Amino acid sequence: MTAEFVAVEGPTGSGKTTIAGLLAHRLNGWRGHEAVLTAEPTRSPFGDLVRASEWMLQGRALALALAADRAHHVESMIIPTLDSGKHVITDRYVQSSMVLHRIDGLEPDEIWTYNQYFLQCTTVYLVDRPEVIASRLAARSRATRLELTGTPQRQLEYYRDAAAFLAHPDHNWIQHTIDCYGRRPPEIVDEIMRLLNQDRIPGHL
Ligand SMILES: Nc1ncnc2c1ncn2[C@@H]1O[C@H](COP(=O)(O)OP(=O)(O)OP(=O)(O)O)[C@@H](O)[C@H]1O
Ligand SMILES: Cc1cn([C@H]2C[C@H](O)[C@@H](COP(=O)(O)O)O2)c(=O)[nH]c1=O
Repeated sequence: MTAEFVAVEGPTGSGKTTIAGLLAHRLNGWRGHEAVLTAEPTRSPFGDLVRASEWMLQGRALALALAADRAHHVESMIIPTLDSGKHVITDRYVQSSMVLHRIDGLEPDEIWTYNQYFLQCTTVYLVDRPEVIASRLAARSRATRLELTGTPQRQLEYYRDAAAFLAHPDHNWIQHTIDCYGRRPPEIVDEIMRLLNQDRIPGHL
């Protein structure tokens, strides 16, 4: 069994960071491989610069900056870590771009041109009721420009579109949608583990 590359995706405030952390813990040692947690934008100087510039960089400029950070992430960290036999769990990946830069005015086809060559992963989409996500965002002291632009409802809709796009036979990504409504994080991670175990049953999918 080779090491797994898993992305945790979902609207802002859906629980990605919480679930990605717990999932990395559960995957550590799974099938004999250690697990490494990462995130996008990366914690490199360039990733930090992109994150800090989100209020000012817009549309194509922001999408290209994220793609450059992702290219560096894939080449310098994700592929070497998988090659060393460790699972990689990332908090956000290509699907975040398919949603956030669409909110920022780009068409999906253009966003895909900037992302089409990146390594595929197994994607886990966290979904919840828009009002649950909205109440979490309302409890925060600060909101980013994209959070203020795209409502949870709109992010959920664009994530559904991204999942449909990547399910097309031309792309064929392994993707799972997890309904988090009313469920505690450990229960959500149990379901993700069950799905990851199924993915590798010969003949499945
Ligand atoms: N299943 C859950 N049930 C209840 N609360 C949750 C659940 N998952 C996450 N939370 C809480 O919701 C808030 C947002 O979670 P988190 O920061 O993990 O979301 P996120 O999707 O990573 O957000 P962002 O997109 O801004 O990075 C946190 O306060 C977290 O404790
Ligand atoms: C991966 C990705 C990220 N962004 C932006 C959106 C937010 O400003 C941050 C992510 O912060 P969070 O704490 O994880 O919510 O990065 C983006 O614009 N495009 C992307 O593809």
